[in-house]
Amino acid sequence: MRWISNFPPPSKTFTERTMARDIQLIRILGEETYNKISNSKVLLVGAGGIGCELLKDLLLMGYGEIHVADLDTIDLSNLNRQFLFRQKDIKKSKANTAVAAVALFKGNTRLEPHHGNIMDVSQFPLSWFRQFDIIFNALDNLEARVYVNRMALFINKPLIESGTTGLKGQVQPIFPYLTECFECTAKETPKTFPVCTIRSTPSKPIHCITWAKNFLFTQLFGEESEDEINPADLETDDAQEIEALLKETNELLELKKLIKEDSAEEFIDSVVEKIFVEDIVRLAKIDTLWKTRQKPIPLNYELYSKKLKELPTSIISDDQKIWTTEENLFVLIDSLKRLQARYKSEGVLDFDKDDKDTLDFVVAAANLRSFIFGIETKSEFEIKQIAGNIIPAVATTNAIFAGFSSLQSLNVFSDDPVGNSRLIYDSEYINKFVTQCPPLPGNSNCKACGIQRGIITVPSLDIQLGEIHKQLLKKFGYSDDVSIVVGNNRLIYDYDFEDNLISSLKDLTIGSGSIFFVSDSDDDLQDIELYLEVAPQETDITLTDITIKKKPLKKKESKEEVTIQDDQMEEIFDEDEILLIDEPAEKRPLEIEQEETYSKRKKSTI
Ligand SMILES: Nc1ncnc2c1ncn2[C@@H]1O[C@H](COP(=O)(O)OP(=O)(O)OP(=O)(O)O)[C@@H](O)[C@H]1O
Ligand SMILES: [Zn+2]
Repeated sequence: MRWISNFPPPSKTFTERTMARDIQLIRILGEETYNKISNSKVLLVGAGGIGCELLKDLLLMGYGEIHVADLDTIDLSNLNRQFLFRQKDIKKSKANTAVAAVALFKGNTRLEPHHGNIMDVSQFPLSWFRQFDIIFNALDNLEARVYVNRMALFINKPLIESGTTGLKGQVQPIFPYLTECFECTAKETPKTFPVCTIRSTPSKPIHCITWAKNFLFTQLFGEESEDEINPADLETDDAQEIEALLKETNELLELKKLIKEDSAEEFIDSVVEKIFVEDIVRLAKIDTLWKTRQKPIPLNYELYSKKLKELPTSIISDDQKIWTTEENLFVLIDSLKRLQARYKSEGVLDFDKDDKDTLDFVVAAANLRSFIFGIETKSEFEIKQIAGNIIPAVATTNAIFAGFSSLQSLNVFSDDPVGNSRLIYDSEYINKFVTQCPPLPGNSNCKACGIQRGIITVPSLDIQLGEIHKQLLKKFGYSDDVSIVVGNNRLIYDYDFEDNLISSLKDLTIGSGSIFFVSDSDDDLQDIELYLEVAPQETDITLTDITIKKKPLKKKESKEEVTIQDDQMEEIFDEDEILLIDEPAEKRPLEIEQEETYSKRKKSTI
C-alpha cells in the first residue's frame, strides 16, 4: 500500500508515525474528543464495499478498539472496490483479511476480526454486543440490518446505519428510543408483477425474465411442490384463461417427471414444443386477452431448428451480443442438455446469476418468449443484471458514505449527540450530491422501538416456562391473559394454552438468545420483547428493563390518542418508573427541499 501524502513518510518508525498521527488528530478533534475516541470500543458489521472503507476511516480517526464481523469470503468480483483485498486473498475470510490488511497503519488501535454471521447467537450473544460503545452497520441485506437494529435497542447503544445502491447512499445515526430506528419506516420490498401478466400477457422484457427465472426454471428444475394449484392464485377471473393456465402447469409437472427418464433429445423436444408452441397456441385462442394487445405468435420450431447446425458454439460465450431467435434457441437447447445432466446427478437446482448453465437457460427462454410476444430482446449481460437484481456498486459512493458514517460517529462524543447528528443521503438535485436533515423522533407505532424491551436472565435452561410466566405477571403487572410467542411466530403460551408451563425451556427447545414477545390479550398494557440470557452464576430468574431513558410500560392509548402521542417524547428517569410527559416536541424544521427528498428517501430500501 502506498503512503498517503499527509502522513509522515514510511521511513519513520511505526511508533513515530503513530505519534505524529495522534498529534494531528488532537489538533483536529481536540484533546477531549481524541481521548474519548481512543478509549472507545466499536463494532463494524460487514467488511464489504462500505465496510473496507469504514474500517480504514475508523482506524485513522484513532478508535481504541475495533471489532470487524463478516460471514463471507472474498470473491473475485469484490476486488474492484473492496480495496483491502487482493487476488491472493480470494476465498479467504473477509473479516480476517481486512484486519490483516490494515495492520500497517493501525496505530494504537486494537483490532479483532470475527468470521461469522452476526445473527448467530452462539457466536455473538447479547452479552458480546454489550461491550461496544457504538455499532456501525455496513451490511447488504434487510434481515441482518433489522437484527442488528434490535440488538442496538436491547443494549441501548448508538447504531450508525449506512448503505449504498449505485450512486445513491444513506447514513442514518440511530440513538435508541430518541431517534427513528431502522424499522420505524417501512422498507420497500422487491417489485412484483401480477401473475396473469407474467403467465399470459407479458409486455416488457422484465415480465419474460421473471417468468423464465421464477416460473419456468423453478417448475422444471426446482423443488417439487406438494400443493395443488389454487385457481385463486392465478389472479384472473377469466374462466378460459384459468383453464389454460391450469392445463399448462399440470403438463409442465408431467414434463418434469421425464427429466430423469428421457434422453436429452426427447426431453428438449418436449420442452420446446410445449412451452413455445402448444402453450402459446392455447393462449392465443383466448380472444378476451388480445382485444387491446398484440396476439403472441408460436415459435416456428421446425424452421429455426434447421438453422441451428450452422451456428458456432462460441455464441454461448458472447454475453454482449443480442442473440437472434435461432441463437437463443441454440443456447436454450444447449443449456437444457447441461441442466438435465446436472439434475440427473445433483437433483434439485437453484437459479444463480453466476451459474452459467442456469443463466443461459433463463436468458434464452426469456428472449424466446419476448420474441413470441413481440417484446424487445436483451443480451445475456443485461439479463444477468436484471435477473440478479444487480445495481453495480460504485466505489466512490461507498467511500463517500463510509466517510459520513465515521464523521457522524463524532457526534456521539459531543454535548448533544442527538441534536448534532444528521441523516445524510444523496440529493436528487443536480447541484448537490448529498444532503442532510436532523434525525426524526421514533415512530411510536414502530414494532421495534415503539414497544417495551427487557432481558430475562435465567440460571439454566432447566427453568420451567411457568416460572418465567409468573415473573412476567409479577414484574410488569400483566393479567394472566397474555400470550407469549418465541422467535418468529411460535406461540408457547396463552390463556387457553397452558400445557407448556410445566415444561423446561430445554424441553421446549428454547435456547439462550431466544426472543420472547409478550402481548396483553386484554390490550391494557404495551407489548414487550424480552431477550433470554443464561447466566449460570445467577440463582434466580431476573427480568431487567433495558433502558435508562425508556418508554414506560403503560396503558395502550386509543387510536386518536396514539396520533397525538406521535409527537410526544416520554422519558422515565428512575427505576421506579416515574413517568414525565414533556410538552409535545415540535418537529425540527426541515428545508422544504430536504423534507421532500427525505420523505422519498424513507420509502427506499438501501
Ligand atoms: N448476517 C451477516 N453477518 C455478517 N456479515 C454479513 C451478514 N450479512 C451480510 N454481511 C456482509 O456484509 C457485507 C456487505 O458488503 P457489500 O454490500 O459490499 O456486499 P458484497 O457481498 O461484498 O458484494 P456484492 O453483493 O456486491 O457482490 C458483505 O461482506 C457480507 O458478507
Ligand atoms: Zn423504530
